Order: sequence, then structure tokens, then C-alpha cells
Amino acid sequence: MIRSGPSIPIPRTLPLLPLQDKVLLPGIVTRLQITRRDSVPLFERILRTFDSNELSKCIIGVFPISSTLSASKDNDTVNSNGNSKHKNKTIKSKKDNNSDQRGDDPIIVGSSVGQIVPMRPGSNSAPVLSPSSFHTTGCAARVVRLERAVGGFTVVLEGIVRLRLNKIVTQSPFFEAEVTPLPDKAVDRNDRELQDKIVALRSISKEFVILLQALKLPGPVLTQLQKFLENVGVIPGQVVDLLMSTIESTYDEKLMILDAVDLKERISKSVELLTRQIHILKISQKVHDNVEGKLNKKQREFYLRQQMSAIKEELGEKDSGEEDETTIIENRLNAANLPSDVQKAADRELKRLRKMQPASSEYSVIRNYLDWLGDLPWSKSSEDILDVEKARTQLNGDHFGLEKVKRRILEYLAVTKLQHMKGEVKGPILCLVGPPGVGKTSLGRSIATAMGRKFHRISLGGVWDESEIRGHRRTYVGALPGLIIHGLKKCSVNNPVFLLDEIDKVGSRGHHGDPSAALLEVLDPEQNSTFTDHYLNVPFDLSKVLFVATANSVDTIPAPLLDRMELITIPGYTYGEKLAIATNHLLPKQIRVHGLNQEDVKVTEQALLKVATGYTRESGVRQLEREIGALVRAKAVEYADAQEQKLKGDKAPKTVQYQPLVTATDVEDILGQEKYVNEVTERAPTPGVVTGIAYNGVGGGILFIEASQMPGKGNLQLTGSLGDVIKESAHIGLSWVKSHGYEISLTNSRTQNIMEKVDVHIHMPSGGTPKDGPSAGIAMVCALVSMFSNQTVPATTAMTGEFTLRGLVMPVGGIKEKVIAAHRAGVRKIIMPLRNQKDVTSDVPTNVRDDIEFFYASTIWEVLREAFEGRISVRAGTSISGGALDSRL
Ligand SMILES: Nc1ncnc2c1ncn2[C@@H]1O[C@H](COP(=O)(O)OP(=O)(O)OP(=O)(O)O)[C@@H](O)[C@H]1O
Repeated sequence: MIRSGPSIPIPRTLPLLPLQDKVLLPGIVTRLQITRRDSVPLFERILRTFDSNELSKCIIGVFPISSTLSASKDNDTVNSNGNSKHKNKTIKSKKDNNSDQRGDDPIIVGSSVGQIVPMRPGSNSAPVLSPSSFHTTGCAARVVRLERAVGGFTVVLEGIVRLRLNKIVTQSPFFEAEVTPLPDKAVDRNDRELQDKIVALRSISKEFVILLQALKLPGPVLTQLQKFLENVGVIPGQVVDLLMSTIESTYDEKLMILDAVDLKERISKSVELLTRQIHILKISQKVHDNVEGKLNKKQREFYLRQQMSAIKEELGEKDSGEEDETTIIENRLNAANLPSDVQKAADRELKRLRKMQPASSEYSVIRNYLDWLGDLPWSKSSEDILDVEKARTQLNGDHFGLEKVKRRILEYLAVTKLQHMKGEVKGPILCLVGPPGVGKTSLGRSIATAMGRKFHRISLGGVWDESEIRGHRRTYVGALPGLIIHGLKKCSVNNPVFLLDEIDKVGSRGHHGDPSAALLEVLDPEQNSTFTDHYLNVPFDLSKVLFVATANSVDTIPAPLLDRMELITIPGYTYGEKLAIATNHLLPKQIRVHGLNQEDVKVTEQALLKVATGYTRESGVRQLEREIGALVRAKAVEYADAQEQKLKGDKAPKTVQYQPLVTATDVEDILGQEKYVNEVTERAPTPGVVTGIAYNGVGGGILFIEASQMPGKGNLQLTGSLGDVIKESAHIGLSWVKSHGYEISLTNSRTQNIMEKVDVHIHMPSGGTPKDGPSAGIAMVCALVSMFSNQTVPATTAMTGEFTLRGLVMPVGGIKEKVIAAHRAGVRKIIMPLRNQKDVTSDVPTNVRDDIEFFYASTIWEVLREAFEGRISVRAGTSISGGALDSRL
């Protein structure tokens, strides 16, 4: 607390309170703890004499004891204990038991100046005081508050005026002395020297306060101090006393200020001490700034860089070698020639980036985003080769057959050429559907080559997440664009050929959105000019991209997606086609990849056909390619052996010469025994067994329907991994046979139940393969009739067609694949619904058509007649819908 000293009358004789290591100056309020025996009686007396409200009238003399005594205290301690290592302990005991005053700093009652003070017998380590122990200058103090405390008192004193100690008058129970007050003289305004000193003091004290402000002292304290300092011209003495009590100084320096009764001398000394204090404060401020500066080094660096680039820009001195990151990004964005709305988004993000610290995570998120914007081919296209003749040569060179597909691609090319002339291009979406290994993927690649475009394959099999197509929003950690934008970045042109492989395997309705729904936008020529990836959040024009999708089956492609694509079906290959592909493409390719020359391996046509029929059972040519690969490898080993022998010359043992030709007999030596036999031609006709034709997504094939009866009670048992629809076909078939048993001479009366004493079991071999669909309906009926009548259907006669309870034959799908598969299996006659006739004439290759006899039926009666070749007799008077029949079916 700071108070200006009032002019209070000071008695001539005052009780003394000795202070060690501490000085009380006029105007200063301090709090002390009194525990010393010499001083405690003084405050006992004060407490007895004064009421608490009269306490302020009590004046005492506070006199320091000299610093030498303070030093002697240590000597005393050493002397008394004879061992310096106990020093701390001794001081502590002094504090605990004998310290007379303890203020903010501990104050110890001391002894006279310049002498070794003996320890008082019976007392602790505190030195004994004598009259000469007291410093001659002290300070009169008013007792502001006095309270009893453990072992003594707590007292608050306010310094009033300097005192000179004239004579000690009493020593016990406390010291009393005659004193003379030494008040500050009024300031002589004419005293130039004094005025100069006051000016110096004013300016230095101002500087001091400014530094204190920087140290963030509590606001009220600073204001009080500032107000007080304004009076420096009127009461310079008090200002000096106050400043000196606030700064760091030694005990001797404090005594020096106390002794400086003369104003000029006091001001001079205080200016000196203040200057030193300001210096110290400045150094500590600098240290503080340094530490803080290091903490914010990155921040400062950023701002300095910003300033630097601003200055350079102003001076027009920006050179590319010193470009900062944001400028590089900006240049890339400018070079990318962004559409205007994308440019706006990029500018906005770039502006945000410039305000950010490079170390922040948000900075790298935005930088990555801008990198993506800069890397995408917004307006970069490759030159299209729109030469139809050249493209035709390319397509024919790459693939055998596939005439329809090639024609469609050439049409597309021609249309694109015309659109180019008019300046509007809209890419259609082609979808190649067919079994594995028929060349869908390689066809996509050929399209790209034929058009001179870049090719990128996106595998959609197992894509369950919408964000895989469309990307993640930037709010996600580690967000990235989806497969479409990734592909565009990789191709770095906006008109590549994208092959969306296995579009039928794309998952729908996963936990994270529907990827097929995301594909809808991509594949719609009307919408894809504004395709918006979640990550980019700006539209990208996909209309120049040529999308080619591939699928094994259209059944699992969602209807809206299917609707957007132009389907081109690639059926499985016949053996004839396989032979051509093997001769013209697969064999030359395998010879090439095995490091041989074309003339080094010659495979006869019979050998290739044997490989195709005996070692593969597929719609495509992938397995055939592998088997041809195995043939070529074996020849490569023979060839290498022969080459080695040639090098060794006469020294090598004579072996057979290398023979490039591979014949049908060699095939078995190289590839081992044939894996597949022709099931149909090898199979003898059996009652109850009928050949059906199946088709699933991965190709067609024949399948047998076996029916057998056993004693029982009319139950039907079905086995062979049958689905619900195919099971229903069996039930419908059995019901028809039961209801028409008499007409087809299976029973002797209309009322006889053919199943009365028997159970029937229908089985479809390859029990591991799930089967479903209605197309086995007519085959089921034939199998049952064959079983009950004991008549056979030739194994080379196959059939497909849905059957109704009324005996009608309904059309089925997949005719082309089924016919080709049946042809491959050796089937010679096919019975099928009449309404499927058009599929045969339009889709089935002529060479297959020529090989097979087709029979088209609209009722089951026609089917039975053709299947059993007239060996089923119909009772007279039977009404047969669908046409008149003779008595034998
Ligand atoms: N008509 C053809 N002419 C020449 N080579 C063909 C023909 N059909 C297929 N191939 C060859 O067969 C191999 C397999 O073809 P590809 O990988 O394109 O089959 P895919 O139909 O895409 O099969 P998947 O549906 O399993 O992806 C390739 O080496 C390809 O060149």
C-alpha cells in the first residue's frame, strides 16, 4: 500500500523496533511478524496502552541494524556451532524461535555494527543488541494494525518521516531513544540543480512505468503508481522513497537511500538505481521475447514470407525460381484452363490457402484439393482417329468374328465423325454382355486403339460403396475422389475409353449408399456432362468419355442402369470359331510370349480341335489359351534342348531332331489324358433320361434330367440343387402326366392313378451347381413320360422350353448361347418353343444352324411326338389342342 506521509507530531522519545536486512522508508506500509523477546514486550505495552481505534496514534522508531551485523550473524552461527554445514539449520531455528520481525522477507534482530556479537546465554542464535547496534538513521512509523500471533505479534506499520537517533535512553524491556525528525524540505523552484535532477527523475520514472506495463502488472497498481509519479515535481522525496521500495536493491543501497536526507543526493542515487533496474528489466524482457519468438517461429516465418512476396510483387521482382507453393499451385490451375465455375471454386480455396499456416492440417487438405483440380484434364483431349477404314482393319486384326460388335463400333465412329463436324459429341454407353473369356475386355482395348484414345479399365466387381465411384466429401479425413475422377487423372485427357468391367457385379444397397445409383449419373449421356464427384464438389464433363461396360449376365444389372446402356451380346464360341481364334490369335500370341518364332511351332488343325474339345469346356477361349500355352511351353523346352545340342556340335550324344509340328497324337503326350468326353454322343439312350440345355451368366451347357420310380405312395422327390421355379416345373410336369396318363396310354382307365403305388424321384446331375428357371419344363415332362412308358429319347436330342399346366410351350431366353453350347456338346436335334424360332434365325451362327435340326413346338403334344419319334401312342378320341395328331405321337 502506498500512502503519502501526513505531518504527524513526533514525540522526542520513541520506543525502538530494530530491523535487520530490511529498511522502512517514509510513506511505505509494511507488515512484520514480531517474535523476538526484546521486541515482544514493546507490543505488549502498546496493546495495553492503546485501544484498537487509537492505535494509529502510537508512533515507534524503526531503526535498521547495520549489514555488517548481518554478516556477523553467519560468523556467529559458524562460531557457535563450529560447523558450517549446520548453518541452514541454525538460521531455521532463528527463524522459528527468535526472528523478531518477519515481513515479506524474514527480518532478524541484529547486533551492533562491526563487532562479533556474543550469543546471549540461554537464548538461541539471534545476536544480542546493544545501543551501538542501531543505525543512526531510521524512520518514525505509525502502528496501523496490531494482532496477536503464534509466539508474538503481527504488526502493520506505516513509515512517516526519517529520524536521527540521538541517544538510547532505555534498554529493557525494550529499547527507547531520543530522536529528531528529518522531514524533506519543500522544493525550491529556483534551485536549478534540483530542478534538473527532478526532470531526470521524471523521465526515468516514466520509462520505468512503461516497462512495468510490459510486465503486465495489475492495472489498479499501475494507475496508482502513475498518479503518484505525477507529483514528482512537488514531493520528489516521497516519490524517490516509493520507487526505491519497489525496485530490487541490496540492503546497503536501501540504507544509503535512508541516509540520504538531502533531496538532491537522494534523487541522484535513486536515478542511478532506477537506471540499473530499467536495464535489468529490458534484458529480461528481451529474454521473454526470445522465448515467445521461438514458440511462434513458424507463425512469424509465415508472415515474413507473405510480406516478402507482397514486397517482391510490388517491385515486380518475382522470379520463378523463388516461387512459393501457392504460386506454383496457382500457375498449375491457370494452365489447367478450368471452366469458369471451377475457376471460382479454385480461386476461393486458393485465397483461403494463402491465409493459412503451411503446418496446419487444413492447409494440406486444401492443397491436395487444388492439386486435384490442377491435375484433371478439364479441357485436354486426345486427337480422335476418325478413319473408319483404319479402325475396321484394327478391329479385324485384333479379334476374330464378333461381326455385330465390330459393326456397332464402326457405326459409333462414323457418328462421332459427323458430330465432330457439327461440334456436338455425345458418347453412347456400350455394354458387352457374354460369358467369361469371350474377349469383352480385349475388345474394349481394341476400341480405344482403333480410335486413337487412351484406355482405362475400372473394375466394378465388389464395389459396395457409393463413395468408391463418387469419392468422399472433403470433410472426411483422408478423403479422395472416386474411381471415375481417378481414371481421368491417370489418363490426363477428357476423352478416354473407360471400360467399366463387371458392371453386373457392382453391389447395390450397401451400408454406404448405392454404387449403382452413382453409376446412373455417370452413364446417362444427358446427365454426365455435369457429373459431380463428392470430393471435387464441382461438375466435370464426362460427355466426351466413351464408356464401355462389360457384364457376364444382364440379370443382376439394376433395371435403370440397364436402360441407359446399349447391350451388345457376345455369345460363346462354337468349336469352329474357337479353332479360328486359336489359329489366328491365341497360338501366334503364345508363340510370341514364349520367345519363339512363328515357324518354330506349327500345330495342326486336328490338334487344336482336340485341345478345344478334349481339354476345355467353356464358352470363351481363356482355358483354350492356357492349354495352347502349355503346348507351346513344351515345344519351347524341346527347342531349347535342340539349340544346346547344336552348340555342343559332335560332342553331344545324338538325339532326335527338333520337330516344330504338333499333331493330335502329340497333344495327349503333352497335355495328358483328355479331360472331357462328349457326354451326349457317348451316352446310350436310357428310359427316364432326357437332355436339357441350360444357360447361366457364365455360359451354356447341356444337362440331363433323370427320372426314376420306386414303390411308394405317390410322392415326388427332387434333388440336384434346384431352385423354387425349377421345382415348380417338375410339379407341373408330373401333374400333367398324371392327368393325361390315360390319353398317352400310360394307364388303362381315366380314373387310374399312375402314382398310386409308386414314388417318383427327379434328379439333375452336377448337384453342386445350383439350377433354376422354368426352361426345363418340357424336358421334365419328357423324362416322366419316358420313365412311365419305358420309351427313350435319343441322347443327341436336347430340348428347352417353359411348360404350362394346359400343355402349352412358352418361349425362354438365352437361345443363342444354349444352341451354341448344345452344338459344342454334340447335340444334333433341338426342340424349342415356336416363339423362339426368330432367335435362332437371327442370332445363331449359320454354321451351327446347319449342323443342328431344329423343331419348334407350341404344345407338349408336338414335343412328345418329336422327342419320342412317334413311339408314344395316343388313345383314339383324345382332344389335342394345337392341332390334329395321328394316333401315334
Ligand atoms: N474373338 C476373339 N479373337 C481373338 N482373341 C480373342 C477373342 N475372344 C477372346 N480372345 C482372347 O481371349 C482372352 C480372354 O479375353 P478377355 O479377357 O477379353 O475376356 P472377357 O470376356 O473380358 O472375360 P471376363 O468376363 O472374365 O473379363 C484374351 O487374350 C483375348 O484376346
